[in-house]
Amino acid sequence: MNRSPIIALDFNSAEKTFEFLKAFDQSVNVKVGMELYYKEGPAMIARLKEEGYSIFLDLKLHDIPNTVKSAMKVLASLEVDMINVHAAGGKAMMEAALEGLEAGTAVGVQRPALIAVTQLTSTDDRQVKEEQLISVPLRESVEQYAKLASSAQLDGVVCSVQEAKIIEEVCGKDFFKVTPGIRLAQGDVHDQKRVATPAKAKQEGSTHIVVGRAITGADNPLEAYQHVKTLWEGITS
Ligand SMILES: O=C(O)c1cc(=O)[nH]c(=O)n1[C@@H]1O[C@H](COP(=O)(O)O)[C@@H](O)[C@H]1O
Repeated sequence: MNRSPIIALDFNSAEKTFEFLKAFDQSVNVKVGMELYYKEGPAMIARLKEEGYSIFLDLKLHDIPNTVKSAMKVLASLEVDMINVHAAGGKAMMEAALEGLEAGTAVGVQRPALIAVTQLTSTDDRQVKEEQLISVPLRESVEQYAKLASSAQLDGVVCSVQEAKIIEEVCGKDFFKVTPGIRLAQGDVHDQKRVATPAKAKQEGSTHIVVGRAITGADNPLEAYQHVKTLWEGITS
C-alpha cells in the first residue's frame, strides 16, 4: 500500500460505495470497515481488488488467541494489503493473529501488514482514567500498546497523530503509525476526540492517514481528497 491517504469507505452497501468511487481512479487506498464488510462480505473485497484498489480491511479483531488465529487464517485468503486487531487483546493474541495470517497467505502472495489499534481516536484521557481505570495518562497507555505490538512482531499500530512522535521514538520510523481522526481545519470532529489536520499528521510522523467523513461527507469528495492529499504530501519528513 502506498502512502496516499486511505479513504474510509463507511457506506452501508456496495452500490453506494461504487457510486462514490466513480469519481476516483484506482490509485487511491481504501478502507473497508465493519459496516460495509458485514453487509457485503468477502465479495466486496474481491470486487475492490478486481478494480485494482489497495485495501485496508478494518475489522479490529479482539478475541482469544485461538479464535483470532483461525479468523486471520481465513481472512488471509482475501489478500488485502493491511488488516488489524485490538492491542487490548494482548501480546499472545497479536502473535496468534500473525501466525494465522502467515499460515493463510498463499505462496507467492504478500502477507497483509498487520497493525494493532491502541486507544481508539474516539477515546480521551477522561475515559481512560474513569472508564478503563487506567492510572497512567492515555499517551502512556498508547505507548505501552505500541511496545506490545512491536514485541509481537506486528507491522505497526493505529493511534492518533498526538502519539505518532513518541511511537516513532520507541518503535522506530518504519513501524506503521496509521492515524485516523483526521480533520481539515475547522472541520466537524463528530465522535472523534483526538483529531489533527493532514499537515500535522505528516509533521508528527504518521506513516498513513485514514480519512472518512472529511472526504465522504464533502460536497465534492474528489476535491476534498485532493486537498487532503496535498496537505499530507506538502511537507517532506
Ligand atoms: O482502525 C481504524 O481505522 C480506526 C481506529 C481508530 O482509533 N479510530 C478510527 O476512527 N478508526 C476508523 O477510521 C475511520 C475514521 O472516520 P472519520 O472519523 O469519518 O474520518 C472510521 O472508519 C473508523 O472506524
